[in-house]
Amino acid sequence: MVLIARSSFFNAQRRAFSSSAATAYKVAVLGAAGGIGQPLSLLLKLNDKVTDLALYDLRGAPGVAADVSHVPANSTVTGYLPADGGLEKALTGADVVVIPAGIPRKPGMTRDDLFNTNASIVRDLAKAVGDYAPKAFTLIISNPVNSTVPIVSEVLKSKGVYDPKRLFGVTTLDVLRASRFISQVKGTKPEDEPVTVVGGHSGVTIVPLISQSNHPDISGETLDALTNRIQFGGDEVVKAKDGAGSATLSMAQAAARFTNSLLTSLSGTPVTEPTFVDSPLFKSEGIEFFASKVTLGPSGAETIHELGAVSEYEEKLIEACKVDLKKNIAKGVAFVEQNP
Ligand SMILES: NC(=O)C1=CN([C@@H]2O[C@H](COP(=O)(O)OP(=O)(O)OC[C@H]3O[C@@H](n4cnc5c(N)ncnc54)[C@H](O)[C@@H]3O)[C@@H](O)[C@H]2O)C=CC1
Ligand SMILES: O=C([O-])CC(=O)C(=O)O
Repeated sequence: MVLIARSSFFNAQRRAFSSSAATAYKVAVLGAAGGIGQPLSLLLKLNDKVTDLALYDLRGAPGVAADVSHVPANSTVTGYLPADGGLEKALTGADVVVIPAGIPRKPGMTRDDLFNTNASIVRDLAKAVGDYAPKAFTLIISNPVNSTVPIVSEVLKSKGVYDPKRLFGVTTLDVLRASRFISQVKGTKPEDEPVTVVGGHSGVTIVPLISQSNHPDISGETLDALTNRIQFGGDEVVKAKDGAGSATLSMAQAAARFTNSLLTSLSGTPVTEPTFVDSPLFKSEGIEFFASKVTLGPSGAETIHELGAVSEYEEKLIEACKVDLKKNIAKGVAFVEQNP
């Protein structure tokens, strides 16, 4: 049971957005003026659990904040630039920090090709989180997620403030794509098609568990095509945008949904979502992080669920996933060791 029973998560999200907030939260978005950051900031403004929205970017954040602040919802929106301690101000008091800062892919690139630029961006922002918001729940969007999440973990460890329950790689877009693509195959509504997606967030590390969906009967070429589309959905958008970046609008929706799940859980109603976390599932094989269903609660990632029964087909996908994932995680850890 991944999502909110069989009811639509869109409906659940709408209900959650329109109910009066149980608690007030400050959410900081780092990279708020970017392709993801702008629509994400708008969606967070519409979430009434968010009472204080802090938007930080190297450029443009005050403009985005002024714009979003006119949306009629009772939260304060403030934009910050690096000058005058802007990052410290954005982070101080933040309950949740969402990080979409960093460059996106162009056609022909893998997510790993972003590592050289994004690793240091994420490392430096993680240092600031460690200094100014050490207890915040930190949601990493910047790619390559399989490496940037370990980077944040290493930085927070070096500052003595790492809490594995509070760090999340956002893999929600894979889950949304899986629901949408399976609904296209079956002619159903995506909100009625929960699909668990496990592993990591790039190519073959993305493993949809179709055997656990409503359609375990999907097989053969249809299963191959569906699995491939979910694993490489990001490439579809990169190609279509033709040099202008990667998924931004669907990603903003995905991040807004995960943030809302977390805030709902912090307010006392647990939500279970797949996300990439410090996980016991394959630690014995040297894989420190893995995405699986996680039940969120007041302390963050409270229960990390086993994968459950998987098909032979999925077992093979998981084996392939583990090979790449292990390397991606090691690369992030080594980066912080060599470039503290
Ligand atoms: N986890 C996921 O499922 C997905 C992740 N992504 C990743 O998200 C990242 C952002 O993508 P877009 O928003 O499309 O890129 P973008 O280039 O439109 O925006 C990135 C923003 O980050 C800002 N930035 C760069 N360095 C910064 C720093 N040190 N501090 C604060 N802000 C900084 C830039 O000024 C820019 O406004 C990329 O790495 C992309 O690959 C994209 C889609 C899905
Ligand atoms: O494909 C990319 O580079 C962006 C991304 O992570 C996605 O859309 O899943």
